[in-house]
Amino acid sequence: MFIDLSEVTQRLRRMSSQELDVSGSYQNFLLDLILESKKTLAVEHVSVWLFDDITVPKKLINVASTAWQEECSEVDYPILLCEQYPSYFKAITTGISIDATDAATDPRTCEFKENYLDSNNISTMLDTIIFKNGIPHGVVCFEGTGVTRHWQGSEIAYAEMVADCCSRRLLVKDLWLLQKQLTKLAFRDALTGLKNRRYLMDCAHREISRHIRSGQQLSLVMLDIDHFKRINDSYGHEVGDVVLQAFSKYCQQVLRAEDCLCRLGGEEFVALLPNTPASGALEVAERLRLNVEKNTIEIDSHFIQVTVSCGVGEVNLAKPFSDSLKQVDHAVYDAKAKGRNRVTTY
Ligand SMILES: Nc1nc2c(ncn2[C@@H]2O[C@H](COP(=O)(O)OP(=O)(O)OP(=O)(O)O)[C@@H](O)[C@H]2O)c(=O)[nH]1
Repeated sequence: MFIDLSEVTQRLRRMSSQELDVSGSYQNFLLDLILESKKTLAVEHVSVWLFDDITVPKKLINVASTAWQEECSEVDYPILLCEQYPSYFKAITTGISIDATDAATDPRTCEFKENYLDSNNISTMLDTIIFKNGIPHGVVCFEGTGVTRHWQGSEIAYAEMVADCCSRRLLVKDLWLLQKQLTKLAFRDALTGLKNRRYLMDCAHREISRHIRSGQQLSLVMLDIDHFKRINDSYGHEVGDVVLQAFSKYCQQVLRAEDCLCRLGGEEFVALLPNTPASGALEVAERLRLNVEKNTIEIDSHFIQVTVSCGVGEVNLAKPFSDSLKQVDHAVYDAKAKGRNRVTTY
């Protein structure tokens, strides 16, 4: 079959320059590529397979296929094992395309004869390698039915371009996943796993707009562990860290899923309580205080009792959020001044 390489190359280049939504399954963002290549090469079926572990290429997972009528869930992706198809796996790991004119007799693909080729009437295969960092990462598999087919140089070159486009798309997906992970880390406190100050400021702005629209009240509880320095001084910083983790857990136990508990830093925390007036926030703060007080923390055979001072207030939706934060901070200061282990409002 004659392929006008300059024309199909341009089509592929245009396709791979388009903005992609890589947040979905592999099937979604590879499908346009493999459907286009199925048409161009006039084959029966095109599929994409990736090694589950690029350093130990023992298992190939079928992540996209032109034969799937609807989206295949990740748990149902078909797999191929190296132990069943050793010659095929060996051929892929060389990085050289497999142009099997007669798939049933070609030493690289004949292992599929009984289980697959005969039952699906597949006569010919062209497999091109997907690389990642220069190492084979998977394969795009083009399969033809009917008579055997001698693959032309231009067809192989085109199929290799399709595999390269897949490589690029997979790289974009990797970068997207990395970015998602970094965003998550940027908003999380590493010690307690709670959200951090940056997240609180971000979330507060969204919540303030939402509460202005809904006419509901938004409240704040600021929590500051009492005499935390003494815990560090008596038991060491590492024990102090475990106390902070246990404290976070006890606070979360008594909050609703929609409440947002953040660690501002050190032994200072804030809970943002949506759709809650000051009276409700006072009740929540008292619940938090009691739950912390009653749960003694056991670490290395030390039994450590922790108490907390809380400042409570309704967020003033008409003013900058930092003003409301300052006010609950003053309320905490009052609670400390009045003897600690108590809830104060402003
Ligand atoms: N272990 C541990 N300690 C921390 C961390 N961040 C801050 N601290 C310590 O927390 C202590 C806070 O002490 P202070 O601000 O004096 O407050 P406090 O001892 O709790 O006293 P009051 O707030 O007045 O009840 C300091 O010793 C900090 O070093 C942390 O991530 N881990």
